[in-house]
Amino acid sequence: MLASKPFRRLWISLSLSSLGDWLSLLALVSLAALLTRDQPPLTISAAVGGVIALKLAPWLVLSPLANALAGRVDRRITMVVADLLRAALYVSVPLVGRLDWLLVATFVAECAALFWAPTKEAATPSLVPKRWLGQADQLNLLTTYGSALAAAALFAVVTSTATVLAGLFPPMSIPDADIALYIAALLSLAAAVVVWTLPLAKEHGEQRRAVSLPRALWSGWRGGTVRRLSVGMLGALAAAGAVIGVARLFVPTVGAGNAGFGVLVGAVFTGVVAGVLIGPRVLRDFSRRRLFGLSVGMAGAALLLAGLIPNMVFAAGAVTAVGIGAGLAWATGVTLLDREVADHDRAGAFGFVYAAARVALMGVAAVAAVAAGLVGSYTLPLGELTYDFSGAAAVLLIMAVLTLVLALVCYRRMNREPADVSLAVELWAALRGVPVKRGGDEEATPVPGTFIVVEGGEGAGKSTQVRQLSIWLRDEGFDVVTTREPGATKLGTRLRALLLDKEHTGMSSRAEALLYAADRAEHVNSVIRPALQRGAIVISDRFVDSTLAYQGAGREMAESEIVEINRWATEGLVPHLTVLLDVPAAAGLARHASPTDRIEAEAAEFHERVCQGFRDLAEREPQRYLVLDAQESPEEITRAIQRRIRPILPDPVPDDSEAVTNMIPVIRE
Ligand SMILES: Nc1ncnc2c1ncn2[C@@H]1O[C@H](COP(=O)(O)OP(=O)(O)O)[C@@H](O)[C@H]1O
Ligand SMILES: Cc1cn([C@H]2C[C@H](O)[C@@H](COP(=O)(O)OP(=O)(O)O)O2)c(=O)[nH]c1=O
Repeated sequence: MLASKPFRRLWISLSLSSLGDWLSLLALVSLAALLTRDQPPLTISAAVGGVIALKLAPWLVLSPLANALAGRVDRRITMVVADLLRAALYVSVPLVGRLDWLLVATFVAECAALFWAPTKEAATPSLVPKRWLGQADQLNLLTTYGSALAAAALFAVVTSTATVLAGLFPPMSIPDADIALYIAALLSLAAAVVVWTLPLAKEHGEQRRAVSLPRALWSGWRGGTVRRLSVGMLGALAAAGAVIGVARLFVPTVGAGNAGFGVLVGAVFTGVVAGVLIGPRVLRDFSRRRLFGLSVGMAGAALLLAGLIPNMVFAAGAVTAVGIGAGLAWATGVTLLDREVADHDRAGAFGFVYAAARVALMGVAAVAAVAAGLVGSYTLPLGELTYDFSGAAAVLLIMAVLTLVLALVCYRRMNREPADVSLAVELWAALRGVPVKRGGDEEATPVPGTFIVVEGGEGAGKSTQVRQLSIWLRDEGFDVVTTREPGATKLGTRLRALLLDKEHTGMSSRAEALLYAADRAEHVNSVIRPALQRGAIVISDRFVDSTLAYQGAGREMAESEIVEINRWATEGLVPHLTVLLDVPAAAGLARHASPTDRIEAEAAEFHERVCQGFRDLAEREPQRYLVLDAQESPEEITRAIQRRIRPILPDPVPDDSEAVTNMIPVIRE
């Protein structure tokens, strides 16, 4: 994607701009604390909370206006002016050196960012090919958050270097936060220069309208579907927000300064990014419903430790864990949301969570800062010792308790039905990185690849869907192997001929079952396992379930025996997901021109039993099946499968990002 020169430029400009924005947030918060350092604690925390609140306020108040204007003004000029204005404001703050101007400048700079965001949003489609748009939006989102991490690191380095230099050469000393603001100004300036070189005509390319933050909040909330999930996601983010809000007030209580502030904020974001990116991959086989409550709980527990033990190094570690919990909860919540929300609610639902995430993170940060001042600091005598209890720590503790309660509620709500595996077993398996043995009857050996099976009766549309899926997945850049049963191997073609030849009508059911199993054994051994071993996605048209349905239900053979034979034949290979295309037997048969093979030629009741057999299998193990009505349109079915598959892929990329990402930059831009 970055090979496209215009998009690369837009991305570089976005990176510089976000880096400057985050750096300025850290510097402005620090300066607000410094300018009020001789005042009572409540004033300090109000100043810190004020800066954060003013970075959120424009989004709540002015974003409808910004979106309306974004379509009318020349894009390049909007972006350049916004960047230049920000640069000028950043420089002015240390020069003026007054709290009131600092607050005004914060607000105005954020307004500039607010106008910048929808313009960048609208510009992206004109700079990347349409099929890359989803990835481009993902990259933009990642950059926006990744740059928070980089900015925090930069801030810590700049402030500690400035402190050392000031110690060595006292005459040259410039307050460290001032230097950070000058650097932020330079970054914005550089962003402006890069944007200036972009071919961003006003009407050029496709138009994308951004949804304003209040509107996204309102319509998503009213839509209702998202409330249940989003409370957990937002609660975990709020825990991270509380850390950001009190971090600047917390560092003096553990003897650290601005550099420590940078470290804490950096730690939270490192955690969040790690949680979002790595968590779902490491915990791939872990039940998402359980993971959700557990990650919220992790954020809460880590917050509790951070609040209880006043030590800088310890706090940095604990706060990273808060971030990981929040990031995991976010990623898991998005996956579950994606699975549970109906298509037509999708844009609204995602718009809501992205908008609400911004409010949760920044709003809670602002409130937490002020609350820390309201609580104040105490020293508790403990016999000979004393325990210093700061307002910042108190806020972290309160937030921790709230988050833990929320985690419990989420966990309970999501896991009402008794699970087939206990939590301890699942946790232990996840820690060792092996799949869980569900129901204790599978001797599955873990494979790096992903195994997806499409099942269904005659004419259900299996080959059609397998074809569509492979096109989609290859397009997304995956190594995909499509295959089918019976007859995918050299030996298999012969077995297939034997099995389907009408000459063999009346073949004994046991011979039939064994021949299908023989075909399968060869198939697994020479096609499926090798592909899975190298990490490919294997999509098979039919697998063990076909024998269970056709020979088990259809020929009325004992299921347990068929299971046993096939476990032996496949060495316990179980698909990660089975898509069942459910079609009434008659409707499926009618799709084929005329009964061609020995099995298709069976009586209608036989096919009825087969279809029912498939349904029964799926009902017993709902977490491993996706059952779809095969009478929907093929496109509709493909979309439903894509939605379900995406979370289990090694590298998930949402396909509906166009609708969704209108709102992505809502969190930070
Ligand atoms: N969702 C659908 N609705 C209507 N017809 C379909 C659908 N999916 C596939 N078909 C048609 O049904 C026939 C059988 O589809 P196919 O994919 O070969 O099924 P299978 O592999 O399950 O036997 C084909 O002619 C195909 O075009
Ligand atoms: C894999 C498998 C297929 N079959 C039957 C179902 C099909 O009628 C036949 C051939 O499968 P298939 O080639 O999938 O036929 P179609 O695409 O026309 O549905 O084999 C079984 O009876 N048991 C099995 O285990």
